[in-house]
Formats: sequence, structure tokens, C-alpha cells
Amino acid sequence: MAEFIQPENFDVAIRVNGLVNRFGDAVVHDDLDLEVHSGEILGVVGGSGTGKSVLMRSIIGLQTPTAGEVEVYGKTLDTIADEEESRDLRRRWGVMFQGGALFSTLTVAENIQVPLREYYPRLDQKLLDEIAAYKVAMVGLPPDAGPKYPAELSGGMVKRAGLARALALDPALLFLDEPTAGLDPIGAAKFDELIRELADTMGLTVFLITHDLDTLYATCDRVAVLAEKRVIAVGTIPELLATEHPWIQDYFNGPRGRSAADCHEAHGAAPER
Ligand SMILES: Nc1ncnc2c1ncn2[C@@H]1O[C@H](COP(=O)(O)OP(=O)(O)OP(=O)(O)O)[C@@H](O)[C@H]1O
Repeated sequence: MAEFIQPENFDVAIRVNGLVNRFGDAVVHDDLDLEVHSGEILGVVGGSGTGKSVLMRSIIGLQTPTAGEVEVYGKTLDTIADEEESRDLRRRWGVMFQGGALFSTLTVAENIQVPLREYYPRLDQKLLDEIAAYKVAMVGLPPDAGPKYPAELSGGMVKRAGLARALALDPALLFLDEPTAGLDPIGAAKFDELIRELADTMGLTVFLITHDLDTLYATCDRVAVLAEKRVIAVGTIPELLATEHPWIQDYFNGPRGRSAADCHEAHGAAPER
């Protein structure tokens, strides 16, 4: 008998223990630990190639780790024997890959309906259309975006459409891989606002990979820093600023870090929630 997950019963949504990822001789992660708390937006930062995307892929089962354990809502994907339980776990998360990753031959509405059809094959077309229209509105797209193809949309709209598809199954957990990459600063700020708003209203837990310091200040409750093949620090921005690690100091106190902090202060928001 399949045991279905109740995300609200978990204080820790994701627990990663002793994760190792190796590709040939290249060691990307070595004994990496991380906990993502339920209801938080956790920013994941680190230099290029430090394994942020590989970590995300390991959590959602797209990458089989060399060693270590990944638990989502107390379950480990590769040890779930029951197909129904595995589907139940997978439908708890939505993923927005880098660049949106929409199917170019499908309209926005059809893209949103892909996961719905997969998980709920008996839904009729009228209901699928209603759900897609609801998701389109939820991410702030106009109603006429639904029948459009990705190539007909601006970069910011494509991101929103990708987010709508990630939210199709009403997930408890949202994975975002560099959601604001390629957006102009105003578009990026609006997207940050949208993520924060959706997370607050839907009670989402968000795993957010970013290089964007403004995004960290505007949206994240805590930030995890990847370096030296593991998570070297995790905490609020003020907590990270208090650590002496050179990469963390360079990152937050470098010119771009200072400018993001100043801008954040100027808008009167505190990084700690
Ligand atoms: N399937 C794979 N086979 C071999 N090497 C891989 C594979 N996937 C990732 N890597 C390597 O793992 C390392 C980490 O990659 P990853 O994409 O996770 O970095 P990242 O921190 O997300 O980088 P960026 O910030 O540039 O997106 C890179 O050196 C990459 O080349």
C-alpha cells in the first residue's frame, strides 16, 4: 500500500548527506551536506562549475550520485520500490531549468499541460485549459499568452511561462536554476518579486540557484555557498557576512555585492526575515 507524502509534516524538506559526485577523475562534490527547511527560499551560490546544477539534479533524481544520500520529505528516490510512491514524490516538485526549457513546438498552455497530462491522464481538455489559464494568470502573464508559442514571447515572458509549467502540479517544492539569467535589471527585479510573492502565498519551499546578488537580497531567507566541493556555509546574508571565508567575503563585499546591499538598504528591506 503506497504511503503518500504530507509535506506540511516535515520541518526539513530536503536532506543531503555525504553527497559525492564524480565524473571520471573530476570530483564535483565530496561529502556535501545540506538541509533545506520547509517554507524557506534557499539561495544556492558558488563559482561557475562548483556543482550547483549537479546538486539540483542529484536531488530530483536526474543524476545518480557516486555516494551519499538524498532525502526529500523523508524519502529517498532510488530506494522507493513502489511506482505509485515514486510518482507521488516526483509530483511534489516543480523545476524551472536554465533558460525556461519550454517545448518550442507547443504553445504556452500546452507546455503547462504536459506535466498535468503525465500525472493526471484522465483530466479532460476543458479542465486542462482552465488549469493552464489559471497558471498563466498566476505568473502575471496576460491571457493571450496561453495560445502563443515560446518564440513569440519576450525573454521575461518565457521565464514566466517556464515558472507556470513548474507550478502546474501545485508543488510544495520549487527548483529554480538561474531564473533571472538573461533578464534586464527591471525584468529580473519583477521576477524576484513574483517568486517571493508566490512562495509566500503558496507556502512553497524554494531551492534557487543564482549568480544574481540582487535576487539573493530580494528573495532568499538563507543562502548556501558551494565551494571546495561542498557547502562551506549556509545562513542568512548577515550570518554569511560574519564568516571569514575569502570567497564569501569577496562575493558579498566585492563591488557587485556592495552595490546589491546598498540598493537593498535603499529600498528599506531587511535581508533577514
Ligand atoms: N554529465 C556530466 N558529465 C561530466 N561532467 C559533468 C556532467 N554534469 C556536470 N559535469 C561537470 O560538473 C561540474 C559542475 O557542473 P555544474 O553545471 O553543476 O556547475 P554549476 O555550479 O551549476 O556551474 P554554472 O554556475 O556555470 O552553471 C562542471 O565541471 C561540469 O562540467
